[in-house]
Amino acid sequence: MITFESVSKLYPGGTQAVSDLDLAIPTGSFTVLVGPSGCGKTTSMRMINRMVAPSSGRILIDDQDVAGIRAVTLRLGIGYVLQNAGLFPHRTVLDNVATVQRLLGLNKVQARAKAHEALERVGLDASLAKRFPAQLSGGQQQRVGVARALAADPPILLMDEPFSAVDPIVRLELQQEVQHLQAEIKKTIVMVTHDIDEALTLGDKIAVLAPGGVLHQYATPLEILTRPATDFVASLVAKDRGFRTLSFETLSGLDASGLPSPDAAGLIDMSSLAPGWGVQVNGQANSVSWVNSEGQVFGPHPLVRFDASLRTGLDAVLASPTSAALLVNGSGYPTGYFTLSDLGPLLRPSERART
Ligand SMILES: Nc1ncnc2c1ncn2[C@@H]1O[C@H](COP(=O)(O)OP(=O)(O)OP(=O)(O)O)[C@@H](O)[C@H]1O
Repeated sequence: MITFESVSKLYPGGTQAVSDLDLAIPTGSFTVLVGPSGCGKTTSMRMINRMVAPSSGRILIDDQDVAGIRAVTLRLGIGYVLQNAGLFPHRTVLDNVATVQRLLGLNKVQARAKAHEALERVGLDASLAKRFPAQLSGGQQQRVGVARALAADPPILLMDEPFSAVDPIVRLELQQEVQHLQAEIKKTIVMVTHDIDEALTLGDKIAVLAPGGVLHQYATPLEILTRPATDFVASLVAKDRGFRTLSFETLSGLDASGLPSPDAAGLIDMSSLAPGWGVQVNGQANSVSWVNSEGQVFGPHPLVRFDASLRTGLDAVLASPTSAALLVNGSGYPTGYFTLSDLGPLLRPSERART
């Protein structure tokens, strides 16, 4: 647990960067600090690894005040990913990643072996290990930055706008990779971003900061979207709010229809739904194809699980040529279907509030 206790930061020039911040970040969670430029996100984060000292208040890691831990010792247990990767330009990718293990006392061979593992974990090809940072794309550099921060297996990872310097497609890729990685490694991650979409996508919990470093809300993405605590938070999430909420709600409560049994060739007769239509189950592919009476095949279309998000369910319906999507059970076998009108009750906000 990382705990901020009444933490404030007043810089020498008189800027109040953080005001009386109380925050409890659970071990293993992904917490995002979000807010407009200059609202004290980076300052707050840097107080965790003592790159910035608070003017008042305390920061505890597992009940230990960080002010009492030697800065070097503290930072060896906290990975740090910077906006522009912050790689050493004259060291190879491999040696960049091996840096922390070298500081921890491993010899060159051991450190490089660990670095290879870390590069593999973030999906970087081994052939890139001998290159210098300038010979990599922005996205690759950022992956190296993540690999370096993770190489020594620190329990805490701080990330300062890690994806803001790459183009939107690479950004999405990196976000997905970090999500997968976190599901595997379960570090305590604290990330700074000014992008509310990124915060909603990645955070288990989001701390919304306003100018002056004032905390307006600390809550899950769904709570932030559906119950913004202040007008400031509401204005931050105003765009596409209703649509975004669909990502955080599931299909539970959906009143689906049962599926007829497939014939010997795996074709399911769907004519009661749409005359002349059938569905062909595609074996292991976890998808189906729709077939019309003229034998035209549409697909493959994804199968939807009951624990999928409302957004996934809606997307599957909109992409289907019959406006129906198929549900699968836990073993991947199609058991039912639903249409836009079945989704209707779940999509209506008043109904959603009741479930
Ligand atoms: N070393 C410093 N000395 C004086 N003022 C500083 C210093 N570092 C930051 N500040 C000021 O403190 C405030 C908060 O800065 P901080 O970098 O924490 O904000 P931020 O929310 O991370 O902003 P951004 O999204 O632009 O990075 C800003 O007004 C900034 O100008």
